[in-house]
Amino acid sequence: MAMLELKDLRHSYVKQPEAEDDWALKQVDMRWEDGGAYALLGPSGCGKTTLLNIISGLVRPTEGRVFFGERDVTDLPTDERNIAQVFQFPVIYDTMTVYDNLAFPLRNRGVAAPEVDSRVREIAAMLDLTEMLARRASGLTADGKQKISLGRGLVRADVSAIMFDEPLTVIDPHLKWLLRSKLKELHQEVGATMIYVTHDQTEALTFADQVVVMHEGRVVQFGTPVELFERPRHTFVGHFIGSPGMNLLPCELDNGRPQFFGHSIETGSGALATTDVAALEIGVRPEFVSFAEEGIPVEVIKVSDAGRYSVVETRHRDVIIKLLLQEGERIPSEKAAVRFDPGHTWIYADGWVQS
Ligand SMILES: Nc1ncnc2c1ncn2[C@@H]1O[C@H](COP(=O)(O)OP(=O)(O)OP(=O)(O)O)[C@@H](O)[C@H]1O
Repeated sequence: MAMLELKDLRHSYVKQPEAEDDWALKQVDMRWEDGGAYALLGPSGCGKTTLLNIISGLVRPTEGRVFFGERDVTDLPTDERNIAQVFQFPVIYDTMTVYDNLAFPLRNRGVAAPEVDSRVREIAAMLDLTEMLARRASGLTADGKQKISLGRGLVRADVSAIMFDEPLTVIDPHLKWLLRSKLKELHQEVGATMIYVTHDQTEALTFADQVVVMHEGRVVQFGTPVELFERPRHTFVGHFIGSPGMNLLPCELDNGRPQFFGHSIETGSGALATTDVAALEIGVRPEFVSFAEEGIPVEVIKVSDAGRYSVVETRHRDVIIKLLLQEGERIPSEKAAVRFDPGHTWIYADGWVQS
């Protein structure tokens, strides 16, 4: 059974939306399976929080329906949706002990004391909070408090989903990577459906099995981290995910074959269905560009050492083409030629990949 289904969702904060820009969410249709680890990824203002609030019931969508399994929950308030939420900033009771904070969501629902005790200890152990159970929450650092918030989100075994809204914002940078992998482990141990909202690609790609990439109120791709990397459906995904992002080069067609300044480019995209588009681009990630004996002539203009690999910036005419080379790979001193791996080179028409 599909755990969570969003059907024909649209949302506007404007009373009588008319223009496209009046819609904070333009069109969302999605099915999220029971027990999955999902991330909602996108820059500030793309509609992540709006979507999260529609799922949790804080916002009623202007159009469309929300289903939990077979049940239409669109008109149900938050407390009847059986969802746990962890917010950016800790939501805890300072005067209570760590133990009582973790126990609160269970006691509130009348769970028997022995079960409360075993569940609290189990979650505390997962989050390395066992030593602190008897301490008052007020004495803890911001990191410690946010761990309690995470624990409160995870403690109920009966929730339909746990939603995390940028939960690592207040966490110290050196602890962030620890908690990032911890959350992945927790998903495997707890087994609940988890939805993680973030603008940080590393957090999303570390945590999620499936990532929903949002851009200007739309879902531009819903896929595994590998799919987002290997075959971005939209130029936004290519550009936003990856470091550095995808090269996007101007493209023309000659008898249906893509050309870059007269150089014929082999791609994984099939024949173009239409040429009636405003912008035609070739997309290739820096990982799939290499120096070659023959290819597109370029000038090497910059090499940046990024640890185990180098980012090489080259130029053909006024277009920059970046390469990502492994340590030890030869970098020509000045004049060179590059080629693209055809299996990882795509054509984009008005932003969308051509299959
Ligand atoms: N309560 C509101 N009233 C009016 N407009 C809103 C409201 N909340 C969000 N918006 C607008 O809706 C759009 C989507 O915002 P939303 O907060 O969902 O995006 P986001 O991706 O979560 O961004 P952030 O990470 O900055 O919160 C933005 O243009 C925002 O200005």
